[in-house]
Amino acid sequence: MITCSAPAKVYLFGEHAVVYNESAICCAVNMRTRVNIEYSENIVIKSSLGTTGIDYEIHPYVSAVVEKIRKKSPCRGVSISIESDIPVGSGLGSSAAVVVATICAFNNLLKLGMDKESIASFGHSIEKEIQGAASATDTYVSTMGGTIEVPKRRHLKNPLCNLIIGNTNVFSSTGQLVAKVASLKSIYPEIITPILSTIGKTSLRGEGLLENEDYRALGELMDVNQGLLEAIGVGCDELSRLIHSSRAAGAFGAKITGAGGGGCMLALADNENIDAISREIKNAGGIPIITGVTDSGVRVDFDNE
Ligand SMILES: Nc1ncnc2c1ncn2[C@@H]1O[C@H](COP(=O)(O)OP(=O)(O)O)[C@@H](O)[C@H]1O
Ligand SMILES: C[C@@](O)(CCOP(=O)(O)O)CC(=O)O
Ligand SMILES: [Mg+2]
Repeated sequence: MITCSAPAKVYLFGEHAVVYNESAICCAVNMRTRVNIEYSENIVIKSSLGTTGIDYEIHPYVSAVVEKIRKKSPCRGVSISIESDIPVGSGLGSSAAVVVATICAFNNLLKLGMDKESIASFGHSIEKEIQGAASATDTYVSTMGGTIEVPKRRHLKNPLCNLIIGNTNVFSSTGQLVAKVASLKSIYPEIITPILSTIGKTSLRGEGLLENEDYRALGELMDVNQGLLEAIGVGCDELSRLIHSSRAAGAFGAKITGAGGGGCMLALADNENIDAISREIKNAGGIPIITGVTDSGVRVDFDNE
């Protein structure tokens, strides 16, 4: 059996805009999806979502990886079982983590010789196929770990302050949210395109602030980015409640992370404010998760093949 794992991610800046090639800053964080793989008679995919064969309803991402790999390198059946600490459909990149960890598992089982760049780019092709339109960000960051600016794929300094996630527990589908932004952009291109470009500028300014460890200014620009995400229609009441409570409890800044429409928000904070922010996220109906950046991207955890 082989076990590979890959991390979740949060966006400091730039989700949605990055689908249109604007800049984003994204960090891999300490929650992982583990994929176990071994040879078997048939294709079996087992996760908290169910046990299936190739099944594009229940396991679209994993099914697409299996089919694409088997087209390139025909092999007998495999049994894949997935365990994950990443909440599904919450903006933390569970889809990218499961895709990247599954590709890494096949890479080692079938000795495909893919390097990390190839795993990331294969992962991106799967996200595009299933999500509709997708940036390379989630799969690249889950593969490489650390803090990365996309589209240039430059590694940046990790934020040294605290990252507090608030999960609304409202499921949201990234594909649907990306399609909603695309539709708004096609109806009002002269309004939506500059908003996306301004989101990209918050990310470009954010880079220098991250380098200088100016978390107060970084938070201020995250708040600006949040306003622009609201403007493109990916906010919701539950997220707003958690964001405003976090700011009131002393966060440097707070915004949606990932696709929005539910899922998670992210607050930046120093040590003194963590407890108050976590408490206020809970009082506002959310689930707080205190996390940190991991430099460990996709990796092999176990291999006895
Ligand atoms: N642990 C998992 N096991 C199987 N499929 C998963 C797992 N985690 C995520 N997925 C797939 O990814 C989809 C969610 O992806 P997406 O809508 O992009 O949300 P996000 O990536 O923000 O969690 C799920 O509906 C499922 O198809
Ligand atoms: C909205 C988007 O920028 C990020 C989506 O992240 P998630 O799947 O919600 O974790 C889409 C993308 O970059 O492909
Ligand atoms: Mg996703």
